[in-house]
Amino acid sequence: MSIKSLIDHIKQKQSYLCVGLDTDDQKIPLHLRSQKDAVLAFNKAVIDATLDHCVSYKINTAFYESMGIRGWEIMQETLEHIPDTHFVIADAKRGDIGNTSAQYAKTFFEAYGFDAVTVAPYMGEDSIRPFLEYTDKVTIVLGLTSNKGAEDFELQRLQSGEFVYERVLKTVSGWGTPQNLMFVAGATQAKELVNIRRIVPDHFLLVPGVGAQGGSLQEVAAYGSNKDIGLLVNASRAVIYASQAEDFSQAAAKAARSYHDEMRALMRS
Ligand SMILES: O=c1ccn([C@@H]2O[C@H](COP(=O)(O)O)[C@@H](O)[C@H]2O)c(=O)[nH]1
Repeated sequence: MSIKSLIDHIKQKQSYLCVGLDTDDQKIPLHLRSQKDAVLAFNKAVIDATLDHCVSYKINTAFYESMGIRGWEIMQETLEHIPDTHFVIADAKRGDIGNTSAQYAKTFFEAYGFDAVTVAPYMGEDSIRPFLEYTDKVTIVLGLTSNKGAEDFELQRLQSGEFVYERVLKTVSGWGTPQNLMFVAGATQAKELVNIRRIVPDHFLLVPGVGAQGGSLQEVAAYGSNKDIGLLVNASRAVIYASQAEDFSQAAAKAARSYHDEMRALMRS
């Protein structure tokens, strides 16, 4: 899916919610656990329940890779259940020497058909270029992450006085365009969003960290949106585990609807 189609969907639906399918087989409701392929059944129910309230799904590959071969198959079958109206992200945080990155890009863009994949910038240009060569796909580079460990490197200052994450945004934004490149910016880093927008005014930001990590949607919208909204705000646990009982899909729908209502109101304000 192109960025233009994503923007159209956001405007039409008045939502920029991305539901994170971080499905942990130890957290799905007990009544599903005895069933064969309980994770797939859970995902399908969550997708069906939340589809009307979001524009994107993010599959964190760790939750599927940890299940072995069947996990990869469940990831693929989950993808097949998501309609092509929705932008699908592989949150895989890859990046390696060029020929290896080319294989990662082929895995997520060709073998699985994701619209986007997350990539770590630490290894530099040759580790990111193979992803960007897929000009009809989107490479999402970690900018300023939502976790405490962001202080260890991303928020360290270089001799020039800039933060490491600022150098990442300035340099990497020159390698792609707002049509094939996004950045991750944590909702828990709201006070830096103004600065991030100054450096990358036109790129989409994938913003994890609302819900379970405590980030504020209102602050993200106030400091992080641009003329096209330019945001995909992810919520994983707060939606998919809103209830761990038999009413899990209704609870997921309610949580997603609540984000949708808040986003609609923020877009109108
Ligand atoms: O900076 C980052 C980058 C990625 N993530 C991922 O987003 C979701 C957040 O899950 P919640 O349950 O909504 O907290 C998860 O897949 C992380 O690996 C992030 O949190 N921060």
